[in-house]
Amino acid sequence: MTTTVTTPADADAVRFDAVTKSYGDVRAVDGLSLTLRPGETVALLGPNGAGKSTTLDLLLGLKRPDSGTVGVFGTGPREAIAAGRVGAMLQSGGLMDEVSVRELVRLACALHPRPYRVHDVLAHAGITQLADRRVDKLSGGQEQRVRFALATAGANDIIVLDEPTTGMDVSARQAFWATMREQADQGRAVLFATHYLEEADAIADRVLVLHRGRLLADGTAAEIKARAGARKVSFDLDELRAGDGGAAAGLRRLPFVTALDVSGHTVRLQSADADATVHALYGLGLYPRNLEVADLGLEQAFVAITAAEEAKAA
Ligand SMILES: Nc1ncnc2c1ncn2[C@@H]1O[C@H](COP(=O)(O)OP(=O)(O)OP(=O)(O)O)[C@@H](O)[C@H]1O
Repeated sequence: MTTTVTTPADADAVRFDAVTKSYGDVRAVDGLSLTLRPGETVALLGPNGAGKSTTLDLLLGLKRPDSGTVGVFGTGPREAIAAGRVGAMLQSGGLMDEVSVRELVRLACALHPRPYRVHDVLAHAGITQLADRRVDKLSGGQEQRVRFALATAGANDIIVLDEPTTGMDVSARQAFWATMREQADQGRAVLFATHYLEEADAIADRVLVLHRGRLLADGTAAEIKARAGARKVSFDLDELRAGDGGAAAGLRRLPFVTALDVSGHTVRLQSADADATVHALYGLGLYPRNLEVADLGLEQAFVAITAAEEAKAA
């Protein structure tokens, strides 16, 4: 495939300035400001109803903000789409029935201002062997791959994906993300909303956490994990194996512990200050074996950050 990405070096791929969007009383997006740069792969995370889909709809010009502005390569979303700069793979919307996969991809290529060859699009999406299959006879995961092919039918500068790997098996996911990585390496911005936090952790250069329509965190996965503050600590205690009630009571008094799980003689806990917690453990005269201290995974960090925000709102 040949690619021409014509972006001034200083242009943001996407820029939201104080964007707000409400549905009746529900403020789905609340004063959101963010930028995406060319070549970046960015994950948009948030609990159900956080405003992810609305944000993507605003970016694609499918919804208009009540206030604030959305810019895509320095123009409005609709102009950017008309110029063939934006590819999208959304959750909703059925595919056309009674046509073959090849016919559908051919149509997408024909409609794109800067199309790739049908053969290449099919190959890149890993659906060459499905090309003659009717679209309404596809499995859920195959349908997702076809949606992906439609989103990459031409030389877009940004690709927007809403829950792209839902229904894909492991090998389809891996192939999908490898292709997305190629797209980003060619200078495209890739923005994807997902509930699969391990994908965000593995793939994204940057992670945006939305909550009640506001941006709660914006950074690399490592920064988001560090921001959650807490770390996880696990160890075995022989005293528990011996049925020492004092040891069990001591564990419950350890400082900075935000979650405690004891299973047999294995203890797993989360601590806001792991060093102090482990110090106190030794102070109780206990001797932990197989001690491990690790950062929270992105999933646990996400839960910690959003739970803290919920607690503030309550
Ligand atoms: N068309 C609509 N009419 C009324 N309310 C809506 C509409 N679309 C979304 N909402 C509300 O706006 C809020 C944000 O919804 P949105 O779909 O953007 O969230 P999301 O983060 O994509 O959620 P999910 O993870 O469940 O897909 C929710 O409270 C939702 O109920």
